[in-house]
Formats: sequence, structure tokens, C-alpha cells
Amino acid sequence: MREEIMGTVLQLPIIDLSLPEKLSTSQLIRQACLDHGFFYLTNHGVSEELMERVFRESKNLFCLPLDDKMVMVRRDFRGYSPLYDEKSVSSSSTSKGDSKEMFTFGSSEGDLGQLYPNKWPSEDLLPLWRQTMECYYKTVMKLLGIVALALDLEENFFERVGGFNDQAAVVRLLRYSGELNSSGQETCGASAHSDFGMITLLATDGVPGLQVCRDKDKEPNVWEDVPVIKGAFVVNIGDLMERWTNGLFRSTMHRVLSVGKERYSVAVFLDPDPNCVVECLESCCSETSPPRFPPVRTGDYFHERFSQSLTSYSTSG
Ligand SMILES: O=C(O)CCC(=O)C(=O)O
Ligand SMILES: [Fe+2]
Repeated sequence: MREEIMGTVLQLPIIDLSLPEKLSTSQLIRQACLDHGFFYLTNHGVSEELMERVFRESKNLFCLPLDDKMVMVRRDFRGYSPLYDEKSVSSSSTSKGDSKEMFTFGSSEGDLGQLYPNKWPSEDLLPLWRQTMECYYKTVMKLLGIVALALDLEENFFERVGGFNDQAAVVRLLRYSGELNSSGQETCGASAHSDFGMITLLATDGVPGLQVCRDKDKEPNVWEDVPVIKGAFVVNIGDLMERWTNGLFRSTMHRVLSVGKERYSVAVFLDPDPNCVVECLESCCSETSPPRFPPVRTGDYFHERFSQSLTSYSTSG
């Protein structure tokens, strides 16, 4: 593994969910969102045993022959994305795309489950796959509910506007091939980007590579490593949450650098309902600090962002 290409280490706040003072936990989460938009979540109640099963099944899926994976290829938001399918808007036009493959699924229930049916691997190939992933989805939704509640700047706001819809989240399994290019230049498993939605919850297999850039306007960009804390989730704020809070909560740019070793991670994106219009919260603007972003319908916003980043994206939105 090439450790020397890693940058300086960033100390992110660690939020321990087992602490009894719920009020101060909420305050700590809010502060972390104001400061970096990134924090660790420990003692979160998701068992090690479940995490092991999820990573095992994820590996089983990515190990399948390409033909078996291409049967499930993504046309819209859900399904399999082969290597180099995703490319960040910040990448150069000559870059071939990120050296990662992905598999995305969501809830089978509700309108979104009908509109974007999940593409499950066949039970003959992977008998435990679907039940493991459905169990993970349900478990992390409870956890994300706790985080969303802590961020609720106006009581029950997210529920009222369709911001917290437990059927609109998606789980993305990722496998980074770990390749390094021969010229010794940095190689990205995931090129620089910010997440589109509200909140992202990330678990990794312990292989390093995640980096954040706290100030995207500073040239050249300064990248800092997010070290792995065993058993902890990394949580970060996405762009729609930044828009809702008028930039108070920060959607921080991040990337995954190849360190010459295969890497697996599982990201859960908590997104608003496609029909939810995201506009600056009253409590986050004033005469001296007017709204910085125009209102946007979530479905339209995602359509625009996915069309920019995914080569094989096609949907009526
Ligand atoms: O795999 C990781 O560590 C980060 C993944 C990520 O940033 C994403 O999928 O948006
Ligand atoms: Fe991300």
C-alpha cells in the first residue's frame, strides 16, 4: 500500500450516541455540521455482526462475473454501475472516470419503490443477499432518523416538508479497485465531489483513502485524510442540507484516493422526497443574510446532478 501519498490528518468530532444527555448530543452534532459538515458516530447500536454480513454480501456481489452484474445494470438510480461509470464534474475531460464499481438499492415500498424497482441479484447466486441488505436498510434508517432529529432546526420541519422520507434513502455499495497509475500521479477511486442530498452515513472496510477539502475555493486545494476509526460511521452533510440552511451546515468536498489496495465501503444517502422543494429555512436567513440559493425541487436537482456525473444515466426524473 502506498502510504506516502496520504495527506495531513484531520481530527473530526466524535459523537458518542451512547451518552445519556440527548440534548448535548444534538448540540454536538449541530456544531459538527457548522464546523466541518463531517463527523464520526460511535456506539451507534448497529452490530458488528450485521456490518460483517453486509460487507461479506457486498464482496460476494462484486466478485460475480461481469455478465451476471451487467444483468442488473443501472438505467436510473438503482442497480449496478461498472468501473469508470462515474466521473465528477471537476475531473478533467480526459480522465476516464472513477476506478470504482457500485451497486445501489433502496426501499421496495412506496411510490419510489414502484418507480425505481430494485434490481436484486438472483437467489440462486446469492441466497442471503436481499435479506441482509433489507435488514441493513431498516437498521440504518432508524439511526439516520436520530441524526435528522438532532438537526431539526424547526420542530418536525423535515417530516412536514417531506425532507425525512424513510423510503427515499438509498444504499450504495462501493468497491474501489485500488489501481495506481504508473506515473506516480494521484489516482482517484472517487474524484472530488460533494454529496447531493441531506445526510450521508458511511462505513468502510478499514482501508484508508477518504480525504476532505475544507475550503474548496482555496487554490491549490488542501486535502486532509479522514482516518478510519474501527466500528465508527462517518457522517457528512450533503448539498441540499447546505441549501436548506443557507450554507450554515457545510457540504464539504471529499474524495477517495487509491492507496494501491482494494477497498470496500457502504454509503447510505438520506435524500428528501423528489417532490420536496428545498428552500432556505426562515431561521437561517435575515435581511443581512439573504437566501443564497433559489428554491429547487429535489427531483429536478438530482436529475441535473446525476446527468453531469454518470455516463450511463437516463431517466425521466
Ligand atoms: O467510499 C468512501 O469512503 C466515500 C464514498 C463517497 O463519498 C460517495 O459515494 O459519495
Ligand atoms: Fe461522497
